[in-house]
Formats: sequence, structure tokens, C-alpha cells
Amino acid sequence: MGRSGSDDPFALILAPPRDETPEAKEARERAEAEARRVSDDIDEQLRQERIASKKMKKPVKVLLLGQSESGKSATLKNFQLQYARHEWAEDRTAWRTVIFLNLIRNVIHVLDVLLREMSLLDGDKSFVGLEYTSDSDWEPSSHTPVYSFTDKHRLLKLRLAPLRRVLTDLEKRLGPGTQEVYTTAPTAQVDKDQAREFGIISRNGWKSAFEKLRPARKDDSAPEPILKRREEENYQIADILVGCKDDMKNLWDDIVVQQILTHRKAHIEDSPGFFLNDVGRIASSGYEPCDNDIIRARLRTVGVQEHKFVMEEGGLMILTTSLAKMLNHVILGQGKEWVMYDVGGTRSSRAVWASFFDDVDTIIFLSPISCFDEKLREDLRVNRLEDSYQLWRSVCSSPMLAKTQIILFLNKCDLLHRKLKRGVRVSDFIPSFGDRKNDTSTVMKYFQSHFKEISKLVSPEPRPFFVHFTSVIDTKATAATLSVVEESILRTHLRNADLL
Ligand SMILES: Nc1nc2c(ncn2[C@@H]2O[C@H](COP(=O)(O)OP(=O)(O)OP(=O)(O)O)[C@@H](O)[C@H]2O)c(=O)[nH]1
Ligand SMILES: [Mg+2]
Repeated sequence: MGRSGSDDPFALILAPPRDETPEAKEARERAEAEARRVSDDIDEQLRQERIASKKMKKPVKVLLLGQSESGKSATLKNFQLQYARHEWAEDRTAWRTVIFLNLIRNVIHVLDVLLREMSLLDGDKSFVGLEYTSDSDWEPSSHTPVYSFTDKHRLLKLRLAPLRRVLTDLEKRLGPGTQEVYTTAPTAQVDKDQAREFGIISRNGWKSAFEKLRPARKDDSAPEPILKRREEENYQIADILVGCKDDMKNLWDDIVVQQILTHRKAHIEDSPGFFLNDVGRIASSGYEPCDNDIIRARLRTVGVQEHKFVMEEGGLMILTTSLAKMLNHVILGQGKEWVMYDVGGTRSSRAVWASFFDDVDTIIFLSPISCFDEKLREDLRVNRLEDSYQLWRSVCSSPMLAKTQIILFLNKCDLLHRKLKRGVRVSDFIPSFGDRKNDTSTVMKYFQSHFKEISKLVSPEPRPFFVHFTSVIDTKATAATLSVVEESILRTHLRNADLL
């Protein structure tokens, strides 16, 4: 049988006093209502925090877009360098092999330029073994200077020959990722140099590819003999490079070689993965790449690479609401997961980009503004800056990206500056530039205004124009840019997750 209200000790305690006055009753009811309100507020806050913490688990997603060699992977490396030092340190030794590869390619390129010129002098047109020079550029003309070749040059050819085998072996070791750069245009002319430039297909960032390059580690799961062989191969490459050090230096410092490169206007110092000025350091036993070496190392992206990392350091975002204080704790503390998608930028790689459009917080679009006088390597009929404008146009006009934050990096400002200093005139390649001053700041502003205009004209909805002038191989300056960009990306991420 249930108890009557008068028997329940709690009901008795909670019951109002029998002789309660009307004023006391009113005060009691007010206090009870206030207590209920506070309790409801706390429940609501806890509910919000539960939802928020669930949403906070969603990673921040960033997509890097831009034509090939625009600096997407180099930007990604800067993010890792700043915010994911652990991954950065882990990959350092594998990058060393990529740097060896870049250096060997530089040497073979210069060697081929030299040999081709020597063969022209000998009237030997059937010279074989030249991989990096295009036939059409090499017809002798009345303007071709007469170079003073000596036995030294012939000897360099012989002494540097082992590097060709090392290059082939290394490419083999990196596996089937080596791919030709196909073009979509049937009549397009492809730059042979890029057609041979290798990249790695690896969905999980550089990780699986780098497994083949890393020296053995304690926790390695690969069988012992494979690890041993990998270790030996790494030593062998380093040994061969150390053995070729003086010859590589002699080749690069050679006055005739420099004359040929100047005459051919081959500014190979500006090309991706250029390390010939660092031979002394790199071809030394015990060489460890520094941060800047890794940023400059060139490894073409094939397909899409997904780089996940957990922010080891938070940004500087200051939020003010009470819920935001809780979020601040999560954001600014360690542990926020970021996923960055780094895509291949060649024309044939671009078809897959759109499949990432609906699920990213921010796009960082890179355009190398130094390339106003260059042609696309995969289609030598197309001006690179024009291609970049066209890409920007299609990204800005995409209805799927109408509400997506897009941040533009006008990159390679260092190379732009060098090029203009050399006397290259923008108006010779971009007629609309007219008779404006041919200096770096005028040119930068001019290109910027063009990108801004396109964004304004073609975006389905008005969008803010976020732009940064960058030279992403400058890690210090890029760190400052990234801290601004990171805050903006986090803010957008929170807004997308309805947390702001
Ligand atoms: N001097 C200079 N070199 C740069 C700059 N940005 C990138 N590079 C170099 O240019 C080369 C190409 O850069 P990547 O980051 O590999 O280009 P990407 O856009 O990822 O190219 P794909 O993977 O082919 O799509 C690398 O060797 C970079 O180190 C820059 O601002 N200045
Ligand atoms: Mg890349």
C-alpha cells in the first residue's frame, strides 16, 4: 500500500510551514523558480557541451589546389613543420633520399646539356643517352658560340656516369609510382623533362612510399633481409655521391658549362628541386637534411594524398562566449586533428579535385606568379599564368564551393623578384600589363587585382577575397602567414560545425 503524503518524511521536510504567511509563500516560490531555472540552465549547457564535443571531434579539412609546381606540397610541408613536428622528424631521413635524387637529376641535366653541345661541335647528331634535352632547342645556329671543350669535360662524362645507374635504381626502388605526364590535348607538346620527373602514388601522404626509403627502425615490420638491403642501398647511394662530390662541383663551377647555360637561357637554379649549389654539404658522409632542404625537395604528387596530423600546437584564436571558452580549451590545447588533401596539379590529375569539394572547410589555392613567361610542361602551348587564371575561375565559379572559404596564395614571389631583376618584361608576355612599371610590387599588385576581379565576377555568391603573397620555401615568413591562415581555417571550421 502506498504511503499517504503526510507519512513521507521527505514530503514532510519539503512541505511549506503550516503557518506560512502570504509574503513568505511568495518569496519561497520565487526562490524555487530561480533554483529550477539555474538547474535547467546547467542541463542545457551540459547538453550543448556534449554536442559541441561531438562536433569538435570532426577533423579540420583543408584542400590544396593549384597547377603543378605551384607549391601545394611545399605549403603542406610548412604546415607539418609548424604544427606536426613529430611527423616531420620521422620523415627527415626519407627526404634525404629524395634530395639525393633531385641532386642527381640536376647533375645529369647539366651533364646532358654539356654533352649535347659537345656532340654538336663534333657533328655527332646520333648522340645517345641524353635524357633531359629537347631536340628542337638544339639545332646549332650562327649565334652558337664556339666553346673550348677540353679533356676535363670528357673525363667528367665518364666519372659521373655511375650517377645514371643510381638514378635508375632509385626510381625502381620507389616503385610503380613513376608516371608519364599525359596531356588531354592530342596536339599538345609535352616537356620531356617533366614526362620523366617522377612522383609517388601514395594515398596516405608520403608514408607508404617513404617506407621504401627509410633506414631500418626498431619497430619496423618488414622482414630482416629487406631492412638490411634497404640500409645497405642507402649507404651505397651516399657513398657514390660522396665519391662524385668533386666532379659534381667541377661540373657546376665549370666556366664552359656556365657559358652554355647562360647562352641557352637555362636558369636551372630556379627549377624545382635544385641542389647543385649545396653539393659540398649534401655529398658528405653523415648528411642530414635541414628543414629548408626538405621544403625545397621536389617530389611530384600523383593522384590525391591525404595527410592526417594532430596539431601539436594550437593557434592563437581568442573566443569570448562561455561555450567558446570550453571550445578554446579543446582547440588551443593539443590534439585537434587536421586532414589536408594534397592533389596532383597536372592537367590529367585535375578531374578528381571536384570529388573533395563538398567536404572541406577551406581551400588554399596556389598560383605561382613568377610563371608569367613560362609554358605548362604538360602542354607547351599554354601560358602558365593563363592556366592559373583559368583554374581560379573554375574553382571560384563552382556552385559546390559557393560557401566554401578560399584562401589564395600568390606564390613564388622570390622567383618573380629574381626574374624581374634579370630584366624579363611582363608586358612581353601579358600584353594587358601595358606600360606599367616593371617592378616587383607593381607586378604583384597587378596580378592580385586580376585574381580579385575574377573572384568577384564569377563567384555564385559574394565572397571575401583572402590573399597572401608567399614564397613558401621561406619557412620563417611562411610560418607567420600560416598562423593567420590557421586561425581563419579554424574559425570557418567552427562556423561550419555550428559552433560559433
Ligand atoms: N623558389 C621557390 N620555390 C618554390 C616555392 N614554392 C615551391 N617551390 C618549389 O617548387 C617546387 C614545386 O613545388 P611543389 O610544392 O612540389 O609543387 P606542387 O604544387 O605540389 O606540384 P604537383 O605535385 O606537381 O602538383 C618544389 O621544389 C618547391 O620547393 C617558392 O615560393 N619559391
Ligand atoms: Mg605536390
